[in-house]
Amino acid sequence: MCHEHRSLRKEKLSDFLYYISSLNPSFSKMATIGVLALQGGFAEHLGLLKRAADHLSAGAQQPAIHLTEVRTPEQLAACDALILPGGESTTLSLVAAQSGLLEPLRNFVKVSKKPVWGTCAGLILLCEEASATKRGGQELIGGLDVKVHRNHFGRQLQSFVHDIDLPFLKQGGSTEKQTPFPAVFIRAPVVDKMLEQQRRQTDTPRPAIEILARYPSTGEGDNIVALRQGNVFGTSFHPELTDDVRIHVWWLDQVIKATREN
Ligand SMILES: NC(=O)CC[C@H](N)C(=O)O
Repeated sequence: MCHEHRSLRKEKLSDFLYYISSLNPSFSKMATIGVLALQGGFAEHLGLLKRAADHLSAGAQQPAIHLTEVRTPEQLAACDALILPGGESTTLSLVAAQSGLLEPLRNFVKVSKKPVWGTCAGLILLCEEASATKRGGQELIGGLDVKVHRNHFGRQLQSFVHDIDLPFLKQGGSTEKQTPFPAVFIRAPVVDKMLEQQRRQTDTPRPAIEILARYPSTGEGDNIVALRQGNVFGTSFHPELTDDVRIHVWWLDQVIKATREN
């Protein structure tokens, strides 16, 4: 395995490639986790995923994980799960279309139903509808039956960091002490409308939408900043720009379990 590790690293110098070899002979399936690397904060996500993998590998079960950048439909097809980073959703969508990735991404999310996580611009792309887009604006991938409001908190200058409570981190494999999460909001969107009710009347049943965090945290306003619907998870803030690995650990733990079951 060591030799294989070295030769793969040599072969893919441009890619970030990381293995944790399994010491558990009963678990041989490797989970390939991709990060869409067309624009935005993909390198930061890969860094946190690597730390999350290290964290999980220190536990009782040794996961076998391969992290890779995704720029082509072929690279996407090799993935068991995917992160869509923050950046600029119009640019991301345009480059994805030019790279022939839009339809493969829609299939990945909605047909294969593989685990995906979108942060900020990535979350926008995973919503079925977006407001504050220019006419003929970006094409979305969809998957979350919600409407998202882009740039909800204002422009770049209005970016901020705020500690928020994320009770969902208590689930899954995370054993970290539950302290508030330093959420970085940069031209961040919020989810402001559920579309599930309308869709349920016409479509096949869809998984329920779980609201995982709001900011501000009080009231029932249009301020959803973390949510999950089936295989699709989204945060409007940027965990990859912090030193806090808890959300990556939480998500990766679920991905490993889902990969094992399939
Ligand atoms: N930090 C971000 O990802 C910003 C997203 C940006 N507001 C957009 O619409 O794409």
